[in-house]
Parts: sequence; structure tokens; C-alpha cells
Amino acid sequence: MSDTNTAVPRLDVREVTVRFAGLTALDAVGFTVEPGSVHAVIGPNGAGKSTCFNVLSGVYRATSGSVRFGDAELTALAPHRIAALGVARTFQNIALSPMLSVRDNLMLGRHRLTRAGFLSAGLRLPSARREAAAHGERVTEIAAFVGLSEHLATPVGLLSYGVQKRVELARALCMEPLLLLLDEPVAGMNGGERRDMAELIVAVRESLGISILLVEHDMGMVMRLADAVTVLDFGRRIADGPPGEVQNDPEVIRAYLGAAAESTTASGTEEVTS
Ligand SMILES: Nc1ncnc2c1ncn2[C@@H]1O[C@H](COP(=O)(O)OP(=O)(O)OP(=O)(O)O)[C@@H](O)[C@H]1O
Repeated sequence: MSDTNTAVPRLDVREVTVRFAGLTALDAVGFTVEPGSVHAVIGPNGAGKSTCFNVLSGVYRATSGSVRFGDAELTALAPHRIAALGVARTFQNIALSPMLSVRDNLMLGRHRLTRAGFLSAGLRLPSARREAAAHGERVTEIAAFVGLSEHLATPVGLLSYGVQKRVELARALCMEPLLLLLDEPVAGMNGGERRDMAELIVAVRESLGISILLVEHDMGMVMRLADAVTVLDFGRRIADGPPGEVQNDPEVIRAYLGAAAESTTASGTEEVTS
């Protein structure tokens, strides 16, 4: 593993509670993402994983509790302010502009780093042109790193699902994040695409030394990739620690077996989480 980027702060989630009307989606949940680590949040359907991500990225307001990223308290900030602190995310469902090329989608990811004002960019002043060229070069570099060079001119909508997921990751990297939030990065992918994505996540951590927090259903992937795992069930944290430890925790086994049994009863087919 490469050295951790020294600018990467610790993420401290403390006693975070989120209530929707009568439902408690997160109940005093806490965990810490160490700088430069890969940390996974797992749990059965409805456990509160997406709610947790939405609080961290500012989409949802916590009812109570605190999320600190270094010295910054994130719970009171709007999504763009959180992004400006270096927290970038991908979405469970691809959120790209399908008509735009890969390059243009990645350039949109550079937006928050763009200094040139509307006027100087509109007038194509030399300073704005230089800045655009520098962003273009960085986009080319990131695309190469993620394995997208050959697709840069292609409209995103024409690419396979697996490649589109890589574009999403590349766009998040274009924000030069210190903490990357990946919401189910391999959902819907086939075996080969899953392996490629897992390798890419390792490469991101090793080359950039940033922290990665991921929500994922693929247990095999979580166990291989994560340094630490937090397990949620019905909005509560039921386990937290290294993957090997968490995997053998009786409460975790009970939560997953219970969820599998329920889905068998509900649908008549067993849902297997590989
Ligand atoms: N905006 C919302 N309004 C009302 N209830 C919500 C909202 N978002 C989530 N919930 C509820 O909060 C609970 C936790 O949902 P959440 O989506 O966070 O779980 P999850 O672990 O991500 O599930 P999955 O694995 O199915 O994506 C669920 O009962 C869900 O219905």
C-alpha cells in the first residue's frame, strides 16, 4: 500500500440518528474511517446504509449526532460545501449525462475546481483558456488511470453498464477527493466487471492514498477489499472491526440469516449474497 496522503483527515461519525416520520432509519450510529483506509458499511436491505451515505454527503440532515471530517462538522453543510472539503460520491444508480461524451462528463466533475469566473470563461480570456487546458490534461490522465482513454469521445449512454460505472468513479476522482464514497460500486455487474472494479478501487487507494468508504452487498468483495467493516441492521450498528472478525460475529450471522430467511418466505426463492 502507498503512503496515506497526509492531507486526508479522519472521518468521525458519532451518534448519528435519522428519523423519517415514525421510522428511525439510523439509531445513534457511530464509526471512524481512518485516513487512507478502505472502510465498508454493510447490512441487510433497509438497514440504513444509503441513509448513512446521504447524511455524509449532505443530501439528508441528521436528526441528531455529528459527522466530523478533520476539523469540519459536516452535518450542517449543503452537499456542494461538503464536496468542496474533498468528499466525492458515486451513486447506486448511475447519475451521468448520457448524451454527453465521457470527456464532457469528466469535465463536469472538475467544475468545483474551476477558478475562472463566468465572464472570463465566456470571453475566452487567456487565463480561462489556460485553466481549461490544465483541466483537460488532468481529465485525460484520470481517464487513462481508470482505463477509459479509448472511450473519451463516446457519449456515455452508448457504453456498457460496467464501463459507465467506471465513468462514475472517474468523475468522482476528477474532483480530487480526499474521501471517496462509493454506493454499491459493483451492483449489477458481471463477474469480470466486478473483478476489474475491485482492482481499480485497490489502485485508487494505493496510488492516491485517499480514504474510501463503500456500501456494498457483495460480501466477497467487502471481505477482500476492506480494512474495516461497520455492520448495520434496522438502523443500529451491530458490529464494527476488521472483516475477519465481523464475518464471524454471531449477531452479524443472525442478521444476514434472518434477512435471507425472510426473503425466502416472502418470495419463495432464496436471496444469496455472494
Ligand atoms: N427519504 C425517506 N423517507 C422515508 N423513509 C426513508 C427514506 N429513505 C430511507 N427511508 C427508510 O429508511 C430505512 C433505511 O433505508 P436505507 O435505504 O438507508 O437502507 P439500505 O440499507 O440502504 O437498504 P438497501 O440495501 O435496500 O439499499 C428503510 O426503512 C427506508 O424505507
